[in-house]
Amino acid sequence: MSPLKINLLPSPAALPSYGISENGFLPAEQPLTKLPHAYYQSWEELIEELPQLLKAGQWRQRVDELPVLDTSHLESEREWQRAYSMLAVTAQAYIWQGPEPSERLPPSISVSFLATADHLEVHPVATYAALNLWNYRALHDQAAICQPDDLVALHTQTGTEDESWFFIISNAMEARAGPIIKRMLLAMEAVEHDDVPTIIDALEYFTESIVDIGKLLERMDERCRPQFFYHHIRPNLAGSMNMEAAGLPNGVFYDEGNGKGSWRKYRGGSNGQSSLLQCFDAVLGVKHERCNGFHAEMRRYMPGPHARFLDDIEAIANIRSYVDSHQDNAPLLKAYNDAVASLSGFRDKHIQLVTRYIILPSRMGKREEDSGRKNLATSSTQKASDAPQELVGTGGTTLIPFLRTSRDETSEAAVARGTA
Ligand code: HEM
Ligand SMILES: N[C@@H](CC(=O)c1ccccc1NC=O)C(=O)O
Repeated sequence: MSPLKINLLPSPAALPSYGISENGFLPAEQPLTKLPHAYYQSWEELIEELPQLLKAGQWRQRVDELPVLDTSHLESEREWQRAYSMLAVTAQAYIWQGPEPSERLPPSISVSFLATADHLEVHPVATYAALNLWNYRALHDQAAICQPDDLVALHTQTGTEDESWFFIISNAMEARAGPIIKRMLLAMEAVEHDDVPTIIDALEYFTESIVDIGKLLERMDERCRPQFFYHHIRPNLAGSMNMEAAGLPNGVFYDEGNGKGSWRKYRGGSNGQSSLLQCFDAVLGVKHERCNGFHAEMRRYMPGPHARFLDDIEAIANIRSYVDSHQDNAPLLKAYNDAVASLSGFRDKHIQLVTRYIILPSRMGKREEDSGRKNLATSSTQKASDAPQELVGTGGTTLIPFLRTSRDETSEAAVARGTA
């Protein structure tokens, strides 16, 4: 291994420069709950009333009455993040208030939204960063950030516990995953020194953590009803790409006033925009050849520093090739294959969620909306193979084919090398 390559390793000390904290991709400190400068008071007051105004069909009108503010009074990163997050939720509700979607975002949103997105190097749309990473608070002083009971979303469109829980489950998962990142960087350094015990240790920690993260994912059902998600949460998080049929043939016009503006098309909300799973794939050297660029595209919906981190990790990932060339080391091979298998197991749990929260409700119809929880007993036995061949989602993504590929492309690829 060349010394150049060693120098290229992002050491744990470099993590803050990638916007990564002890809490992983969540910020080191909790998101601000209010912008400190009084200049932004009108945004703060309006967003407090979001669910009620949206329900009453008055959100657009109230946003139209807002003054056009600029970003000159934003100082710390946390302020930029809060402004971006508020504007993303504001814009999303504006577009989808109904009965028809709005093809235009007014200058009172566009001007500052575009500026905050530029600053944070992320698309001006309701991304995972806007809705999850920068949109939560702890419920009390002793709160554990990886405990979803202790957290709540700052802003939701429906004002319901279902929507808050839907977001918060991901936040708890992000927090639980935080320490894995540092551990895996140390394992990558250990590869350079042939320090096998450290590599095995890190891989075992990885596996344990993914199992825990999977348990958090399974808690989605506790407070987010599948029918409610399908009919009331998911439609509000839709994007503007491939949305011709929904009434956005050209996407959305971001009106900046004075004759300025641009038509834009973005994908809808998705946890595919979380850096978490992509980071795990990258450190283990797992590739998803058949995903048609989905993961690369999602990277453009992540904050700039997080996307750069994934690029850098991918470029220098060395664990898989090390294990590959040391297949005679049975404990090492086992630790690696277990880690990859844990990711497959996680994706299997995720597919079960897709089945319960999207596929089954789409078949059931709105009529049975209130019986959402009753689906659980039977639906937990559903498999991805029960899903239709193709299902186009609110983000314009074809849902099933790439989700199905996860097992082939992780465990089988890895295990085939040495265990047979
Ligand atoms: C009710 C809950 C959930 C449903 C219905 C759901 C559904 C979906 C769907 C349909 C996709 C396909 C891509 C897209 O449409 O954007 C997707 C992708 C993805 N979801 Fe979820 N999801 C849920 C919760 C979560 C949570 C809590 C996580 C936590 C990390 C997560 C992680 C991912 C990832 C990483 C992808 C990208 C594909 C991959 O890398 O395997 N999802 N999800
Ligand atoms: N794109 C999905 C919606 C979806 O799955 C989703 C929507 C918002 C936030 C997260 C989502 N899924 C996550 O992993 C759909 O069109 O059904």
